[in-house]
Amino acid sequence: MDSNSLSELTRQLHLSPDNSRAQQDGSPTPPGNGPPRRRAPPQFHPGMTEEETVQYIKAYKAWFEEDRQIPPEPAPPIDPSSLISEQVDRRAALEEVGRRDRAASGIPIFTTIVGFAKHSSATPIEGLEPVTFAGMLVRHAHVGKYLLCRIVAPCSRIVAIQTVVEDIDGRVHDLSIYNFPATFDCSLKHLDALFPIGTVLAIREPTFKAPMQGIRPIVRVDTPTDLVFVVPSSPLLHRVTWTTGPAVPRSPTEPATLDAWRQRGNTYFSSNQWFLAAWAYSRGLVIDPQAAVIRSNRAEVYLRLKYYSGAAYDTQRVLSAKGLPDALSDKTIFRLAKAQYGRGEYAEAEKNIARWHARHPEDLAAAPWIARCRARRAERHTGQYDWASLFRKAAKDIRLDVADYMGPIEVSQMTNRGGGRGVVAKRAIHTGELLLVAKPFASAYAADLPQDKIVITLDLISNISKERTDAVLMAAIIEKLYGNPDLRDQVYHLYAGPDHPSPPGSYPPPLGPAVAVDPFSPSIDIDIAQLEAICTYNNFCPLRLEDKHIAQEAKPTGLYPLASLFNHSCVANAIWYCIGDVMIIRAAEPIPAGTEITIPYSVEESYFARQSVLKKHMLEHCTCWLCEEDRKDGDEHLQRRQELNERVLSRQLLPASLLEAQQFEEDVRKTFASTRGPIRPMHALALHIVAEKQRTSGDPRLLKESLQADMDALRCLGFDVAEESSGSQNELPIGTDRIPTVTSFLEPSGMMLRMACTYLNLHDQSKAVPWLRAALWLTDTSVGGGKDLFMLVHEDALEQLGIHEFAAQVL
Ligand SMILES: C[S@@+](CC[C@H](N)C(=O)[O-])C[C@H]1O[C@@H](n2cnc3c(N)ncnc32)[C@H](O)[C@@H]1O
Repeated sequence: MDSNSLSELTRQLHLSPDNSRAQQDGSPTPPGNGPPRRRAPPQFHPGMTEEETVQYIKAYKAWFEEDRQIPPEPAPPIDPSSLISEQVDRRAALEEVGRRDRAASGIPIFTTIVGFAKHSSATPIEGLEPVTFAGMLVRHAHVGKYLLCRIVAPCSRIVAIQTVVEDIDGRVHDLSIYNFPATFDCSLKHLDALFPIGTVLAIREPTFKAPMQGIRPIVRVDTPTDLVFVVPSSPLLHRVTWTTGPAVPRSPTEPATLDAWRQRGNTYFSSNQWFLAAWAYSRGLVIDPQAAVIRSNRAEVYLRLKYYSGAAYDTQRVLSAKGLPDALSDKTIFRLAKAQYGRGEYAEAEKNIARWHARHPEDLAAAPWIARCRARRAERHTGQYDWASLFRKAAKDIRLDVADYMGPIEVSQMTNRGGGRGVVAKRAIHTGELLLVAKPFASAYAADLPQDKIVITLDLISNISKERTDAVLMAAIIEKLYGNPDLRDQVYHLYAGPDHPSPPGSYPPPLGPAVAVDPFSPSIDIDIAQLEAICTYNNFCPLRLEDKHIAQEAKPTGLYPLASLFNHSCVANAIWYCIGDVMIIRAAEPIPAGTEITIPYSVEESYFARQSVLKKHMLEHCTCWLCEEDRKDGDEHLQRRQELNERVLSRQLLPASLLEAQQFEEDVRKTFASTRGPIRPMHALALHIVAEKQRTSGDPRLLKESLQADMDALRCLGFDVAEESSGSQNELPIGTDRIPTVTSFLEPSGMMLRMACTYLNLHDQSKAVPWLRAALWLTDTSVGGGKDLFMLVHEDALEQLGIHEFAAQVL
């Protein structure tokens, strides 16, 4: 769902073809030797326009379908030494790029494609039969089988992690691993530590893919949970003999004792390499699962990785052991409390902190944690937050520490909606009432993007190029699920479109007990194809209230599960916005009990621009009355309106004269049938542009006309504006039964501030104050926080207009 894009001038990535190298998919591109056996896929170029991208995706889908018709076939034999030496060269090339001056060589651009059918395994390894390369077919997912293999070359990474594996017969093939936790933006050294040469892997139900280019097939692992790391003691290795010998040449020697793994873990810990530390501690725990110190240490690392489920499980297991030394027990209790806090179990967390405090009464560490637990419990219970303080904090750190709050709403079944569910009012709700406060399941902002590459994601479900942050979000969701397997249903019970099973009728699923997290053998099955679809249908673009400078090249993306249960309407009865990463939904009008509550997924002024956002969420045809009215205006008028809207977005009107602005307004007005109702968002925009031009003249007659134009603009947005001022400074010049939702509240409240300023310029304070109060009412009803937050949200505008002090005094 997208926020208003009045201020957004372009969605295009700023990519310079001169300083970029575009590569497809990160797959190896070996020189083909032999006649091409199939048509090469169409090539994507990063500079493609939106329309060209749509055409490209169409062509790619056609190619994909054609390719799928080629029957599965055995893989050609590959010379191991040449495959390994090519991988060594690829790795060396990456190291070389790492050494070169990034500015001189340019940031490489890669394309990855999501949204196509792919297999993920849901069968435990114990239920699968072994297979070797000789028994595998290219273009085939080997359901019911697992491939035992070991790494024989160093790893490289572009989008996927790339290496070469051999099976027990000594046959080799390329291996691509996508979406592995903690590797999205990691160093090559990190990969060496995770996937050293000699690592034995069991790949559940592997897919042998034909390559994008060349003839060498690739074992492609899309789902990291399909990978099982086989430790030397594993029963999977019983009676297994490797044809090429027991050890792979150049494989590093691994620690052999619990203590050596603990020390290795501690070394990673002290250099903040949390995932590697967890890895090393886990290897120690394979040797002795009862080792309490190493398990408690792993819990600390899991806390830092936000693997709260793993941390809670480990600490509970440590604490259940008899005869634990006091120091270890105390440390572990505190860790358990932090894990419970991370899981939102604030009461339990507080109890454990108090338990710890009773044993360390002199220690000051407990008090702030107890205060945090209490604050979160109060927020969850009352829905009372200090919005102004959160706004200030969010300007420094996007990710806020608050509890979720669910107001008087519930999820209900709705057969007329995709996914079959929606949100309804449990009781009568009043305008401005808080309905939901939600932290994201995961989110990604421009600052989270990798610095060393640009990844463009093409989505075959929505037929668009996704935001750059989408790939980061996907990695963050997978990582969170990996460390918190008990949260699976929160994500997998979201709507994933018609190609996946229908979600259950109720939501949210209950929080289950903490689950063990074993990095070698994940206790969760992640279905990547379904997750990609869930992201397409449910992701939000959580633009922040406090962010005045939206990064044009990378809009944020977030998954807000409960907020995703709200269906869309362009004329919704609720509104949403974000402070930091926290999403807040409020009622925009009185909502009777049992009524469906909708939010706008897009608040674009033009019909076509709105539809283009809705298409991203697979809502091809909005049936709200605003869209119906728009459609009645006819395609020709809608097209003209879109062109006029683009003139605004591309700032062509900034230098226009008043006459030109008036002509623009007339052109916009003509695109609306005279018979249609007063709500015309695009006309509001045009009228406001005229008002602004009149205002800059300084001529008192034009200043008065600007006030009329802005009042008309507000009416076009759905405000009930009084014809005549009552003369009382306390009475608002607008109706207050509802907030129009066809635009963000920021635009109309900005207009009201400008009107107040105009009245002051006309020396009519008695009319300026009511408009300031109207802006305050609108802001407070939309986002809460009273005058404090109002002054913060509009600080820049108030300063710019020179009325900051006046507003501070009279409000
Ligand atoms: C984010 S989900 C909304 C929740 C969903 N109804 C569910 O059951 O999980 C978005 C999907 O809901 C459906 N949807 C949302 N608004 C709708 C509307 N106004 N009319 C029909 N379907 C709608 C569409 O299928 C859309 O792809």
